[in-house]
Amino acid sequence: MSAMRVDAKVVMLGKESVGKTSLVERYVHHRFLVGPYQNTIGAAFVAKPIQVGEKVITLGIWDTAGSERYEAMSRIYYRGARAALVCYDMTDSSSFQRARFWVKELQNCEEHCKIYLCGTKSDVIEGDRSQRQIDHHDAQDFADEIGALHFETSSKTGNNVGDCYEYKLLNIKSLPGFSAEETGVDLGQKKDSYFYSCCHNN
Ligand SMILES: Nc1nc2c(ncn2[C@@H]2O[C@H](COP(=O)(O)OP(=O)(O)OP(=O)(O)O)[C@@H](O)[C@H]2O)c(=O)[nH]1
Repeated sequence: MSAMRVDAKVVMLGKESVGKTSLVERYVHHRFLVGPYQNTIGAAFVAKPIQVGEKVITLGIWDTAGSERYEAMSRIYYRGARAALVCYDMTDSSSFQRARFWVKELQNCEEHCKIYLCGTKSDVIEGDRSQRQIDHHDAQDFADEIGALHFETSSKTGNNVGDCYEYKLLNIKSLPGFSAEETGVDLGQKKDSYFYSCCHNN
């Protein structure tokens, strides 16, 4: 059996229960799982083939466990990642501190990894504004400071977890097997999608 080729490695990082697995579920399987929360143990891997023009590339998404117990393990998974989606729960201020931790870690250890800052559970805030614990502007200022794009998402509603125009969003300049003509980035209306947040590489 031949090994699967992964063209772009993407890693999910963030405190436990911020919603990393739910983002992957929404993006890859178009669903939101209800029921008791099950924490990720170690890490989970999912491959997502996507069409780019006439070619198909494979995204390899590593969904790490947020529990600090697995911190050392998570370091293994961001090695060589092309992009990191650093998640925080907009209704949990401590998760933002944890996001800062991961950003510092990536800046120190994985300088070529593009960082995207992702606020989760926007549907909860839309239902009740008092639930917001992280001010949008504070998070945006932090994203600006570290040169990251910032997204507010909901895996429950699919808000900003876009996947329909992904081929237009992917900047594949440095992926193997693609010519310069195939690398045009047309962000269109979808520049705030989760996919873009994972894969856009300036
Ligand atoms: N309302 C709402 N709940 C969410 C959303 N995303 C995740 N959740 C809930 O938050 C809990 C944790 O979600 P997970 O996706 O398992 O979180 P995780 O970051 O993968 O957690 P670990 O595996 O422990 O690192 C679950 O009960 C989810 O149903 C969202 O967008 N909206």
